[in-house]
Amino acid sequence: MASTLKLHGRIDFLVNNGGGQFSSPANMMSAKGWKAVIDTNLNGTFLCCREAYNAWMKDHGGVIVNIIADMWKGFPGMAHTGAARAAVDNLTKSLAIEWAHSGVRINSVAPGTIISKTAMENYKEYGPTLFKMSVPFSPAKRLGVPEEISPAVCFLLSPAANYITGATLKVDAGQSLYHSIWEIPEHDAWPEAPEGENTDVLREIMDKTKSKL
Ligand SMILES: CCCCC/C=C/C(=O)SCCNC(=O)CCNC(=O)[C@H](O)C(C)(C)COP(=O)(O)OP(=O)(O)OC[C@H]1O[C@@H](n2cnc3c(N)ncnc32)[C@H](O)[C@@H]1OP(=O)(O)O
Ligand SMILES: NC(=O)C1=CN([C@@H]2O[C@H](COP(=O)(O)OP(=O)(O)OC[C@H]3O[C@@H](n4cnc5c(N)ncnc54)[C@H](OP(=O)(O)O)[C@@H]3O)[C@@H](O)[C@H]2O)C=CC1
Repeated sequence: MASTLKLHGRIDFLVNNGGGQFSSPANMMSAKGWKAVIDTNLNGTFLCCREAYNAWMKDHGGVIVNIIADMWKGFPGMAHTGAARAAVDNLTKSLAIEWAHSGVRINSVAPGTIISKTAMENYKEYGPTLFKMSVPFSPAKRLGVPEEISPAVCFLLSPAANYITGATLKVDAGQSLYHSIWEIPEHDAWPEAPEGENTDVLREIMDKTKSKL
């Protein structure tokens, strides 16, 4: 913040875009890996917001946009980033209220699955498969590109959004409303429903379905 102020003399905008994660089932994540993702996505965002505010925006106003993710149905396979991005969604709301009196607006953008060379490279040899696998889960039946996210960010930074703060704009072609990419294997581990006539009906329809299969 100090070097930006020295160079430009002001900080009108902050976009917390740097971030990411690795893919792993939650039970296989080390404490260090969990912490690295929380540090990058949640703690990094908080510290950048705090520094921009204290160094400039507190006395002069400004606009902040936080980039989060489609974690609205949880984020199985990337639980660390889901937790961090949901926390940033909530942080955005707290700061919108705390800093309103300084003329600071702060909003989030939640992208769907967005393809770029650099994003794909993070997942090494699995990148192309991982991103291709996501296509059927987009109502658009294609992935987005960064050029479809940046206009939303520019809008929120601009005077056209002067009356918007504490909001999260989903830019995901409806992906968050559609079904999850995570497959739950067939299992019979769930606790039995309590005995009674409704459970009898449940067993009956399940038996009928089975016999038709
Ligand atoms: C198609 C599905 C898309 C889903 C939608 C989301 C897409 C995107 O977000 S695209 C953006 C793509 N960009 C990234 O994901 C950036 C990836 N990199 C990072 O965010 C960071 O490098 C980091 C948070 C993963 C790690 O940060 P850093 O502080 O630099 O920490 P280290 O590299 O030293 O790692 C610390 C620790 O973390 C564990 N770990 C790191 N990478 C992996 C991995 N690939 N697999 C398993 N575990 C990993 C590990 O425990 C590391 O410690 P050491 O074991 O001592 O190395
Ligand atoms: N692509 C997608 O499908 C989605 C992306 N997002 C999020 O959007 C943002 C931009 O991602 P995208 O452009 O797709 O991917 P990129 O991998 O191209 O960009 C990620 C950026 O984050 C920076 N970064 C990663 N870890 C750290 C760290 N520990 N400290 C500082 N900077 C870091 C990287 O820096 P460097 O180049 O130096 O490594 C890179 O510039 C990220 O927060 C991402 O998680 C959210 C939802 C979906």
